[in-house]
Amino acid sequence: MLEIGDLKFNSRLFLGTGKFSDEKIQAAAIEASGTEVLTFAVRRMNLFDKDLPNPLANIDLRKYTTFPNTAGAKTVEETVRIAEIARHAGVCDMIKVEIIGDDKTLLPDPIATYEACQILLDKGYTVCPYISNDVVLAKRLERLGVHAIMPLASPIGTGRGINNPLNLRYIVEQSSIPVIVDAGIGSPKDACYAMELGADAVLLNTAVSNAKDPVKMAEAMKLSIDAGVLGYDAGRIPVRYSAQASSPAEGLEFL
Ligand SMILES: CC(=O)[C@@H](O)[C@H](O)COP(=O)(O)O
Repeated sequence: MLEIGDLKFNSRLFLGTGKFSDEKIQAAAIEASGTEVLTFAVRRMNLFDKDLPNPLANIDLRKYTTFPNTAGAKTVEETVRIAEIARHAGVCDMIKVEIIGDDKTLLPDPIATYEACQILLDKGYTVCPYISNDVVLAKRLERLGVHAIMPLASPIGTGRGINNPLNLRYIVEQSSIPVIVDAGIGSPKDACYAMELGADAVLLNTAVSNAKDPVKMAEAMKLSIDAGVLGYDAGRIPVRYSAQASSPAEGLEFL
């Protein structure tokens, strides 16, 4: 069971809700993924005006924890304002702090992220910052009191998979709060690898929403995450330099 603040989840797949070709496919993919957590950009929602289009309109939101994110924010002030909008709309007190520091790579701004987390923690939010795979920042944020950390696999929407498995492993090993690998997952093997490295969950969007068959891909992601958790728990063999025969050599002297 995954626990973040007061929230508990059986599924370890968090799904982004953007970029689906239509609402029916979105709803079917969400169902197939088995997710319990749906993330969405507060800035893209019309949280107060029911007459304006709502990208989550086709989803039975009673079945899911909605996980607002601050995508689009570039400053601490914007981030806090977006979080307050989500809170006042009654969406959820758990917030993904996403502050882009570079428009080309969409990589997060570590300093603004740290400052925004400090403010949001003081205001009583359950705070989950999106960060690069920066081991030291992850530790500093944990010490600050955040409830989970969300290091990237690779830049958002690139589908490049886990760019720096070593850093991710260092983060996982040193972290006593949940680690949710977020962004850049391209295929089921990437999601499985994240879990084999010891991550607690994966957040992904583009790999499912832009797949040729998003519903099949959502199911594949679910299965790969389950396989990764099982593999991690089972304990993988050490990687060896030298070959080692699989069958015993004893008793083969007659050859
Ligand atoms: C939906 C969301 O929160 C994105 O910002 C997230 O980072 C997903 O990235 P991918 O689209 O690369 O999976």
